[in-house]
Amino acid sequence: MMIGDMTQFGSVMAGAMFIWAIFKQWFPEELGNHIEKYFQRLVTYFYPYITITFHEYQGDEFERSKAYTAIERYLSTNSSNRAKRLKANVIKDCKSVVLSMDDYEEVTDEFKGIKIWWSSSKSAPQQRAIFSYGDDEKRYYKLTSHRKHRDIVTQVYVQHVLDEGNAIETKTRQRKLYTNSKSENWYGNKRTMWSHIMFEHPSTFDTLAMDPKKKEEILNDLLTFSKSKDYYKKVGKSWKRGYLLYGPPGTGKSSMIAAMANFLDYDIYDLELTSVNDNTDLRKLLIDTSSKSIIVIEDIDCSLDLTGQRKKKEKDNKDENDPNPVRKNKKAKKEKKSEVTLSGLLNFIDGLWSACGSERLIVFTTNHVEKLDPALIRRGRMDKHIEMSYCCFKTFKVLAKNYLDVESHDLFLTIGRLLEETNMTPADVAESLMPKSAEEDAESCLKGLIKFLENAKEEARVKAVEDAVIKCKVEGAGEKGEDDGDKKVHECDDSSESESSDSDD
Ligand SMILES: Nc1ncnc2c1ncn2[C@@H]1O[C@H](COP(=O)(O)OP(=O)(O)OP(=O)(O)O)[C@@H](O)[C@H]1O
Ligand SMILES: [Mg+2]
Repeated sequence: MMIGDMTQFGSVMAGAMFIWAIFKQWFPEELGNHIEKYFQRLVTYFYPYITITFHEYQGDEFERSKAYTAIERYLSTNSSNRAKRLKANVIKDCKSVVLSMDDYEEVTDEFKGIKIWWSSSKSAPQQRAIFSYGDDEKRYYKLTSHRKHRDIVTQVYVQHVLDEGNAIETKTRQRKLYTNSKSENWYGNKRTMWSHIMFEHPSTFDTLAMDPKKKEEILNDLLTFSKSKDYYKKVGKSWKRGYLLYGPPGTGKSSMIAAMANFLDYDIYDLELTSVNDNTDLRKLLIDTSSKSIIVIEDIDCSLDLTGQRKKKEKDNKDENDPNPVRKNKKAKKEKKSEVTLSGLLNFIDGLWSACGSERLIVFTTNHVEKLDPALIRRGRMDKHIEMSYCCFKTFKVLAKNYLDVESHDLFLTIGRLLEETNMTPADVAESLMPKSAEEDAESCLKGLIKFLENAKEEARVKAVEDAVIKCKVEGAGEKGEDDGDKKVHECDDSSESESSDSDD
């Protein structure tokens, strides 16, 4: 039987019911009820189908029914190419269109050999509500199938539709990149709030260059985490995991975070600690984060005085020379105001407050892992430590494949040798590999990289010679009996640390 036939049959029955309603009043009540009962039986006999309706709004709820949304998604994906009249919903900032069945449209679906008919309808409201949901018409989806499949349809198929619909919803969800900024409310009180933009970073684990074994290990770790809801509950831990990414600038720490978010389909909260007033503010921000997210604190060593002591008064010579303007700015801000303490941060990571929300990764990045307080990075807080290091041959091969689509080449041998002899970041190698003009082919890019590596190697050699000369001079001066020259140089290097410990309190 086609869906059209069923509808026709339904209309005939509805017509008969209507006529019966008119005549019913002429019959004595008992007889009327009797006739109605047999009439229903007759209908059931000739109409061997079951129907289930799913309304857009249920009862007094103002929120759209989740089941209705899931069915809408499921039907849009599975049947929009079969339905003839479609409704277009524009999502993702006008970049994509999701089609769904228009009102009074019908489609069929098949599940384990069973045919299922879906139709979309709407009914006018009985009375106008004071608070109406957009338009007053109540939409619903109606599922129809043969009653001999009742059990499988009600117990398995409906759940299948809801699960699939939810999965599609998660996939098409537009992810967000949040950052905290200070804002002033009416009373002039400053508070920190999250603001967001759409997260569209293209970095993935395929484009991330690193040792394939290490990459595999991280992927497995992430996957296991995302599927371990019950496990975390069983062992009594909140469902979160801490990652510490460390290594020199330009080795892919931020790219790795973007790849993690893309892989797990999580939102990112980029927490700027220097904009957080104090621990209370930090807690408020944390409560405002959603599940399925990555909370990131970049350059943790620059964001907080990790000794838990007062901030340093003296200027750090190394900070002055920091080539990264973002980090330099963070350090400057930290010196101005940084009332978030180490203990506040620890409470945020694994104290009672960390349990609000679930399925969250907390990622710290740093260029100086040795500067971090051991309490901050012990397991349980930062569960996995990942070192992002200089470009080795394996890393280079991933970059060559991504940037030039080359998997092997005669020049690889030379490049491999040069990479062993120099400290080159993947960011530098990637930049050299990028064609600078339309005429440049893979080979000339590789040759350009070789030249770049040779120059770097030569520069490193010259610098080593210069350093050795300076060292010799200092040692020579020391031998001549001048007042402890070696110590002076050492003090110069760590001036900030010795001075800061003096200035504490
Ligand atoms: N491992 C890598 N794989 C692929 N691309 C990389 C890698 N490392 C660096 N890059 C490239 O270099 C650029 C800089 O990398 P990224 O910002 O991830 O470095 P970082 O480690 O976060 O540096 P910083 O410590 O300065 O924040 C990226 O845009 C990316 O294109
Ligand atoms: Mg970075």
